Amino acid sequence: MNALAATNRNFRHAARILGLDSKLERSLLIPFREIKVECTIPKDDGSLVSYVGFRVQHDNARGPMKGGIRYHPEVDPDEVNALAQLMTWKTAVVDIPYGGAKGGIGCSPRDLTKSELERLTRVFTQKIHDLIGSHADVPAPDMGTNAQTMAWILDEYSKFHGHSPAVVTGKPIDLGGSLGRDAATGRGVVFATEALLAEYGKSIKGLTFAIQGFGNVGSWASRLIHERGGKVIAVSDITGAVRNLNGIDIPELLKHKEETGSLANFNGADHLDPNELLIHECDVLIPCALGGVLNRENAADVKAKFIIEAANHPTDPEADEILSKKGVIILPDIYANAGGVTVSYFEWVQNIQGFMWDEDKVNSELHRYMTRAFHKIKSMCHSHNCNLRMGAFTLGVDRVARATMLRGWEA
Ligand SMILES: NC(=O)C1=CN([C@@H]2O[C@H](COP(=O)(O)OP(=O)(O)OC[C@H]3O[C@@H](n4cnc5c(N)ncnc54)[C@H](O)[C@@H]3O)[C@@H](O)[C@H]2O)C=CC1
Ligand SMILES: O=C(O)CCC(=O)C(=O)O
Repeated sequence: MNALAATNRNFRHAARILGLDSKLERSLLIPFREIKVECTIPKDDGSLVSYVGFRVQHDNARGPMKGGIRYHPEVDPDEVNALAQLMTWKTAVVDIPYGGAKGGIGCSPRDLTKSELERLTRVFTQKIHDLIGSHADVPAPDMGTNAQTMAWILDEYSKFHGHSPAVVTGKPIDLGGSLGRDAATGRGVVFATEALLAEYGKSIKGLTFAIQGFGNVGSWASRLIHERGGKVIAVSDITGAVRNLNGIDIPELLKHKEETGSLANFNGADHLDPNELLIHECDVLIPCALGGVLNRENAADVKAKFIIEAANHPTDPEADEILSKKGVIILPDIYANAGGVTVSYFEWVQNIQGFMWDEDKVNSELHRYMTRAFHKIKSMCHSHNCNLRMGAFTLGVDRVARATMLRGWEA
């Protein structure tokens, strides 16, 4: 099932549980604005190449729209639409004053040079600059983008609107970025995992973890789990997968990745077929890469007892059903990976206040927001007798629905 159909299905299920009026349901589902732009740039060799860029602004009832920008060959309008909608529910789940948006360019960032990526980012910004803004829509990094990408957007946007640090988050610290934002999504994943495991009388120490994706989210989650005594026994990325049943030395793997750009030929682990990672024996599986990786083809073979959705939409609804029947506990994306946007909110607040927080404050506030949201989700699960995904969806949708009705937008 494609990402948009799956996201709509989860939303409709939550709307049914909440008994939402059908007109309100329809208005919450339809995106506020969908932007599609052509981005043509000269390559370093002088030839011209064209890409298509998207920004979907899903909802702004609770505040400015917020969400990352993804550079990936599989970016398409339906996927960006789904990801924008997920941002609306996610910001509401952690109760930060934002709506939801997402953007992307269908390109392969690994095949572009730094100067080509810079030109592409600047052209994309030129095309959308009058539709984003610190109180309208605030982009951030996602797959294939990073703090440098945000610096280019900030610089290009500022040419039109004057210096505007709060127009993007996930910026470099030197340009007004927040301490702790780089690690925030992975750290939030770990706080969320701790909250969930505590419900089962467990902790990270001594449990085994398999982690798909070793970029921003996967590498920080791995590092923090390793620091807490968790055994990361399998890791994969686009270059391959590695396994060590005694636990991978994550600081060494990070060093190896930094030096070689790849997980291959790492001395401290064996090679693993990347497809095996998702069905490997482990206590906790953490997908930190693409959407739809858990589907009807592999769900029945998953052996993990807990799945923490650090990626957006890693579990197809068909897989959701199969996994639930097997008793696997799934912590849903709109909560599990919300640490990134939560610290993006702290960054935006710091930019607007013109006052920088220290990292301990960022991390302790992140812990407070993640723990508070977990308990709210649990209470929705109890009230509506539903699983964690529907607990999170009903929490998010209910908050957005209430803001929409208070504004008088539902009629
Ligand atoms: N960066 C952030 O703050 C947030 C990211 N997310 C989600 O987390 C996921 C990862 O994002 P980032 O870490 O930021 O991206 P990234 O671009 O830093 O890293 C992506 C990782 O996935 C790996 N990957 C790509 N295709 C793969 C495949 N077929 N098999 C295994 N690994 C593969 C890449 O090699 C890389 O290690 C995405 O779903 C993103 O939407 C969610 C919330 C916030
Ligand atoms: O930090 C942000 O604003 C957005 C992060 C994001 O794209 C996500 O949570 O999926």
